[in-house]
Amino acid sequence: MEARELLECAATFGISDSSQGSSQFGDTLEIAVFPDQGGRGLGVARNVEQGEMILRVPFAALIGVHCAREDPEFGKVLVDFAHLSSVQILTAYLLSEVAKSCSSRWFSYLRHNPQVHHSLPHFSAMEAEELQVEDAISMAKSSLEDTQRQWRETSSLLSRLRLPRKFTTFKAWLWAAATISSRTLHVPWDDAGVLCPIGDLFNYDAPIERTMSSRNEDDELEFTNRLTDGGYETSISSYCFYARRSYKKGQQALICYGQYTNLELLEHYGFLLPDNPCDVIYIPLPSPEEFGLKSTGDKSERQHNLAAYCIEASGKPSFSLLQQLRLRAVPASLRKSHGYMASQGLPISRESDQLVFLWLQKKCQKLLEKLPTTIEQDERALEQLEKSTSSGSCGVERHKLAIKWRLGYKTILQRCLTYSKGESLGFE
Ligand SMILES: C[S@@+](CC[C@H](N)C(=O)[O-])C[C@H]1O[C@@H](n2cnc3c(N)ncnc32)[C@H](O)[C@@H]1O
Repeated sequence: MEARELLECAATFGISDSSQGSSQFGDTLEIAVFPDQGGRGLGVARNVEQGEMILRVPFAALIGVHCAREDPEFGKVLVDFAHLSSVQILTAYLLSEVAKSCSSRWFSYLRHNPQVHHSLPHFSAMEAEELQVEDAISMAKSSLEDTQRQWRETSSLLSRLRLPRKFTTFKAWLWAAATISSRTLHVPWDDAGVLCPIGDLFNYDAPIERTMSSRNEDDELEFTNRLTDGGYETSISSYCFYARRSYKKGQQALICYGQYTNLELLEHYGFLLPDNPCDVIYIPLPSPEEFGLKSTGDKSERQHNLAAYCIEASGKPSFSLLQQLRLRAVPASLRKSHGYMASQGLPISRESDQLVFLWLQKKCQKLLEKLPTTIEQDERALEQLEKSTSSGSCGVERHKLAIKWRLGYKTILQRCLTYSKGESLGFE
């Protein structure tokens, strides 16, 4: 029934996956369930070559702020709310369309959108505590507060729209905000993006362009700009999707929504990617005292561009973190004369590199010891939850997500510890 109605929706809007260019759906893709990779998604119905266009969704099918402005009722009220952000307007518009039930143009699409989300704003304070790591707990708290603030700011618009009460509650807003956050696609004309029937059935895969450790911050922008497997094409007034690699019939076609750490995936999309190559742990840089040196007050000792100083999923320090540690582990005079070596990814001296890897080892050890449970305890807790009779309930699902996230965090620290130990032993 769900697949049939979604196919009807595709036909109504002229959504096409035809390799012959006709307006029909079912030639290249099929709606299927992939239990280990996102649940409902799009499989390929025939062998597909990398780079082939696999789906085309016409402009008329897209739900965005432009629809809210053009809607006679909504648009009339909206003129008094110019201060609201695009995301707030789109969230309110989604609620107003859902409230229209079968008289909405998008009824057959909207009624099959997931009803339950597990993104961070849905985490209760107790569920957030299970993340164990301070930064992650505070991210959960602030994403909930932000959703509450957005709802309060939009409440007058919601009441002017005279929606039935159940569509104006915080619970309804939380659902709509999570739908927008997890399903919208980027368009050049509006920050909120658009909901794209059928196109939003693609599940996520991590970027495949390059490994993180070979990345240089200078070409970060170019890197992130290429992280899309589709986009809006003005020449044919459609959102188009392309195969990121070749697929054999029956395989799931995936797209990359962007470059995200697992905490960011949890925040915006409510899932985690096992072995996410983009996962990182941010590390505050050490003071000179931590390397037994005196502070000179030099500006190079200050923290800047914090996001670049991280341990990567492989357990290795990022290029920038290693560079900064190498600069900080030597006296100011040596930093001045030989600092260029660190910028080239080279050790300044054997002794200073040994200090660097010992520092990293201790840092990881300390971070691991600060957490209330070990990797082994988390693995056991997860096993028990999998067996629990209430497995599948929202509370248990979020609990499992929290444990899986902190397990991923600890695994990266453990990998870094092992790596640093190996590197520092190499100096003995
Ligand atoms: C754009 S939708 C993709 C289609 C979605 N599975 C559906 O049934 O409508 C994004 C949501 O799908 C799920 N998802 C996407 N990729 C995933 C993956 N690799 N692993 C687990 N869940 C994934 C998450 O719930 C996410 O919020």
